[in-house]
Amino acid sequence: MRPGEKDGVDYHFVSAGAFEKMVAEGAFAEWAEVHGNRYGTALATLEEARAAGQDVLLDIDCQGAAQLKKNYRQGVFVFILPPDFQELRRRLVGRNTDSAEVIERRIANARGEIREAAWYDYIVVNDDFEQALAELKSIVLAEGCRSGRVLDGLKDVFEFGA
Ligand SMILES: Nc1ncnc2c1ncn2[C@@H]1O[C@H](COP(=O)(O)OP(=O)(O)OP(=O)(O)O)[C@@H](O)[C@H]1O
Ligand SMILES: Nc1nc2c(ncn2[C@@H]2O[C@H](COP(=O)(O)O)[C@@H](O)[C@H]2O)c(=O)[nH]1
Repeated sequence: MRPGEKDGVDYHFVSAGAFEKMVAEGAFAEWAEVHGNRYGTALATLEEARAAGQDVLLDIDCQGAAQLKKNYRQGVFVFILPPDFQELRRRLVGRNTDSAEVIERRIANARGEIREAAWYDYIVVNDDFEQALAELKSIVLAEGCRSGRVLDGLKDVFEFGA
């Protein structure tokens, strides 16, 4: 847990033992070790959102995204790129939450992750934040208008051809 992070707000923090038990029980839709820590998305969380008819936005690494890509065909995958490595380093240093060693590890990991960007559905370059946010919102809106999703949502109202 970083200084300032809160359990139940930033993440639901669990012990290493509890995490391993969840892995063994198949309780995660995906999980991965990222920057030396383990992270996972609980299946129950996705199921609750699905039952409530909510969209879910996951900020996860590309190992986890690859697992979801296999199992959730309706998922939409957006890779958020920094403008360049110099700016990424500047931002991580400016955040003032990680040691120099951790920052170098995160940058090295980013180099590996960026190679995976090619298989994502969309890429947003996070240079100007407002622009990047507008692009992400546009993707969410456009994906909501995909014919398959709209037809499915209106099948009790209209009769559509095959
Ligand atoms: N467009 C932006 N302009 C300026 N600063 C930004 C922008 N986007 C993010 N930042 C800042 O950069 C820092 C790192 O960003 P971010 O939270 O995306 O990293 P992270 O999630 O730790 O990275 P990773 O996903 O690789 O582990 C944060 O302090 C964030 O506020
Ligand atoms: N595969 C998953 N990756 C996750 C998950 N939650 C966060 N992350 C990724 O980890 C890093 C580090 O996050 P930070 O909050 O410590 O900076 C970042 O790349 C996240 O995208 C998850 O549940 N699964």
